[in-house]
Amino acid sequence: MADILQRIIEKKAEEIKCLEKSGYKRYENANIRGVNKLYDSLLGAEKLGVIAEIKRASPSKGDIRTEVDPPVQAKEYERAGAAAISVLTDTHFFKGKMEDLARVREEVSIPILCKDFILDPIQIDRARDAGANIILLIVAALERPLLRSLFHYAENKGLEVLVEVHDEEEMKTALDLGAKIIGINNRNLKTFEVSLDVTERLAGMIHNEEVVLISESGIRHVEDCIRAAKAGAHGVLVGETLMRSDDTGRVLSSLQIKKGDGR
Ligand SMILES: O=P(O)(O)OC[C@@H](O)[C@@H](O)c1c[nH]c2ccccc12
Repeated sequence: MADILQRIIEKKAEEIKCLEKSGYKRYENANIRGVNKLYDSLLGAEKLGVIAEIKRASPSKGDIRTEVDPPVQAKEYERAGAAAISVLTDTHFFKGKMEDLARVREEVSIPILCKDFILDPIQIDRARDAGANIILLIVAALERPLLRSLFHYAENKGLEVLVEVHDEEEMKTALDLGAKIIGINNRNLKTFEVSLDVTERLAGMIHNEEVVLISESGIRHVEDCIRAAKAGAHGVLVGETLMRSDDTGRVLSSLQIKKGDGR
């Protein structure tokens, strides 16, 4: 059986064809001016930044919290000091939608990451129209020339790009590309195995102090944040732990450790 990333990409390619045919709903009011850059807020920060994710469901975990109201959840994230909000907009596998992102944009003033499987510039336009400030590009999902062209397309539109990697070769690609924000996904998309070892292993390949590093997936406790920060991460991307918590604000605050802690 094809692995999950392969299946998602195939489905996404079909969806893009429909987007092109039918056009897509535009969000006229999305205003992304005046929102600070995630990069600037994380580079020299004393504390570990948290990108807090709105994630209803996932292929590895099934339903997480399908009935969440994204603007309410996002406001709680913002109040608790999140550096940015990630909104999963894929519908088929994650039960999200672009409208979630547009609604969140109306309620918060921190940067928003459009978390999706981007394969075509039309998705970048659509994310930007809905009010995204940051897009995700997954190295494992893209041939190198396409990765490069999407990266520059987004940057030219004034968007920040989180370039996601999972192994040494992908990290090298992200560095060669000149990515300013690199996300190390601790989750193996073929086996769903999650391990912070991945962050610890790959972070050492970054020798450029101008690169902002995010450790993604499987962050549950303060100890995980300490490990990520020790490895050199400027931030963590947290979904399930925050979505399942009854005390989201407190948990989110506790994850924003001083980067020197535990060293
Ligand atoms: O729920 P978690 O384990 O905290 O993970 C969040 C985030 O890292 C994860 O949702 C993610 C990381 N990269 C992705 C790419 C696509 C979809 C989802 C993801």
